[in-house]
Amino acid sequence: MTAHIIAKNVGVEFPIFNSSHRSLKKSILNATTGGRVAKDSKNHVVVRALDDINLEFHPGDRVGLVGHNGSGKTTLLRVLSGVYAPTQGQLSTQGSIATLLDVSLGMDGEATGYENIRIRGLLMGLSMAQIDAQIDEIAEFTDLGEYLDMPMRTYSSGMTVRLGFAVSTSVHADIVIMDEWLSVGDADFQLKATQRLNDMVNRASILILASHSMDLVEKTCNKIIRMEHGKIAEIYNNTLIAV
Ligand SMILES: Nc1ncnc2c1ncn2[C@@H]1O[C@H](COP(=O)(O)OP(=O)(O)OP(=O)(O)O)[C@@H](O)[C@H]1O
Repeated sequence: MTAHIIAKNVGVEFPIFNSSHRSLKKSILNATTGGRVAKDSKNHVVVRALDDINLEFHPGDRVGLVGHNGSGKTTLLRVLSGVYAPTQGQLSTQGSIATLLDVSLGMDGEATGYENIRIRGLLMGLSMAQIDAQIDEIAEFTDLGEYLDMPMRTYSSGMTVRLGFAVSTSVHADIVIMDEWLSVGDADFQLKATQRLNDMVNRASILILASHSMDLVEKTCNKIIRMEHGKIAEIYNNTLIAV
């Protein structure tokens, strides 16, 4: 089965329950960034974070999402990874998806490092048997040693991210979805983290990366999508990289 993502007329609206009509008018006049503020069929105020998105991703696609603050990049990543359901249109995805939006999501401060490897591994879609097979390698990669037997609340923020990163990048997925290129830890760790992330991305058949760095997107992606006010303003092939 080959991986794909196909979106047809996909939209996402967030209802805003405490916005007055007066502030709505003001938002429409002032909104130079962000999704469109509008009213839905029941006259409720909504932010239209994504509007009429049509796209197809297939194996080999390395997609860079660019656009101003509030243009809809994160919302699109969340829809593509299944965190949000579209409020309009249809989305079809095939293949396993690894979402690297928040590598520590779901981990528990009271649980030990080893327990958190299991918790995060399960959240990333690994089976218990897969976690057991990889746990030593993941533990070694973190360099956290004896700390892995201690509750995670005793870790520094960098140590927590090391742990989350090590588990999240141990998954083999057909589709990798990232909000900015992950860069974690101190200088030494960053070197090996970059290598591990590159390996994961190279193994994936589709990469979707949102970034504010045009330089990074041009180096990494063969297709670039520019978002504007929740819509696709432009899709083009990056001629710096062979498509
Ligand atoms: N939970 C939410 N409730 C209401 N509006 C939201 C919510 N999340 C996002 N939005 C709105 O949706 C629009 C798109 O936001 P999104 O976070 O997708 O933009 P972005 O391109 O990722 O921005 P940035 O570059 O600043 O991260 C914005 O107008 C934002 O205000």
